[in-house]
Amino acid sequence: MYMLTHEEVYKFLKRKQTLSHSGLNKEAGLPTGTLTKAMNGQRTLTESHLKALEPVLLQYGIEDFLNRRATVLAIVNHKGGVGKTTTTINLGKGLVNRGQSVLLIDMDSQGNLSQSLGVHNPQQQLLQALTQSVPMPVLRLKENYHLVPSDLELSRAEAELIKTPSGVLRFRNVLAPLLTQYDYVLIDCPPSLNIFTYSALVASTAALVVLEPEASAVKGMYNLLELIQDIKDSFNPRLGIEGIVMAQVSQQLVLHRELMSQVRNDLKGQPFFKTEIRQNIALAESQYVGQDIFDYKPSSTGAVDYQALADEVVAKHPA
Ligand SMILES: Nc1ncnc2c1ncn2[C@@H]1O[C@H](COP(=O)(O)OP(=O)(O)OP(=O)(O)O)[C@@H](O)[C@H]1O
Repeated sequence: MYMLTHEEVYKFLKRKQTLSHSGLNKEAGLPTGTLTKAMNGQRTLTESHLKALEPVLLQYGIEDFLNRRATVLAIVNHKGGVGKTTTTINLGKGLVNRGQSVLLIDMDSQGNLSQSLGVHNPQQQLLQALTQSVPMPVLRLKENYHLVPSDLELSRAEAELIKTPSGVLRFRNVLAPLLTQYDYVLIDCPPSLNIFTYSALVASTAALVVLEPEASAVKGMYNLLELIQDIKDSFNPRLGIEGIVMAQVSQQLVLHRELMSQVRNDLKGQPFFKTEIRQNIALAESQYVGQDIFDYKPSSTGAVDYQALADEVVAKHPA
């Protein structure tokens, strides 16, 4: 799992003069003097040293230092059926198409993300990482396109996460070791502002909100914006809003046009994506057969729209 190199650890510790080498040695369970010798050029850190050091150094911010921290996006809306799962799958694949490495995480006990990617009844899933402090089980769907799956079992974690105040940090902690391995992590959140959505936002760089053009869309947004502010004020001061994307938009319905301009007007000042995701039956079909839209029908408007959305996201995060 580890990605750190000897040189990176060396550079990091050289810069962070205040970190005690013997203290880090102890925390990582390394033989006495390992880090001091490595810093003095008397030895090279082995693979097992680097593996043991990674979780320790992540706590001290090595991923920020190396600037190899994934952009973590929580795909959110308090409502079901708006297009969160569809967005997670196809935005993710659109990012892969642009050379980015992507991890998708199924944070919804409906397990729709996993099923829509052909993963049913996963033995190893997010649940164990949240409840037993084991590493997140990562499935390789394709090159640079990976998944942490879930199913109904995930709901068993809820009681445990709300039991203690630190429960909301559990997900962030198990995600931390993976942050150096991906460009983007996309978290498919449940249709509710519950402990899972909360935990996802605590661990995220930003929320990506999926909105349908409907009269109640704005009302729900105020609750979500309040929650985001709450989390910014407490656990995650860096949390931002990546953008709001309008989804399942009908080109023909005049009502949709009117509702969209009303939503944009009511939420003036919020960052809307230029791209709108049009209604496209191929998107529903592709999910049904367990494929992303680019594999299923690359010429569809669904593929065009999700690639445009991915391009907007990439443009926001220049390498
Ligand atoms: N742009 C679109 N055009 C046509 N169908 C779509 C579009 N986006 C999503 N759908 C379909 O609408 C249904 C709901 O979408 P999706 O599962 O992505 O919503 P969701 O917000 O994740 O729902 P939940 O919160 O319940 O998991 C699915 O059958 C999906 O295939």
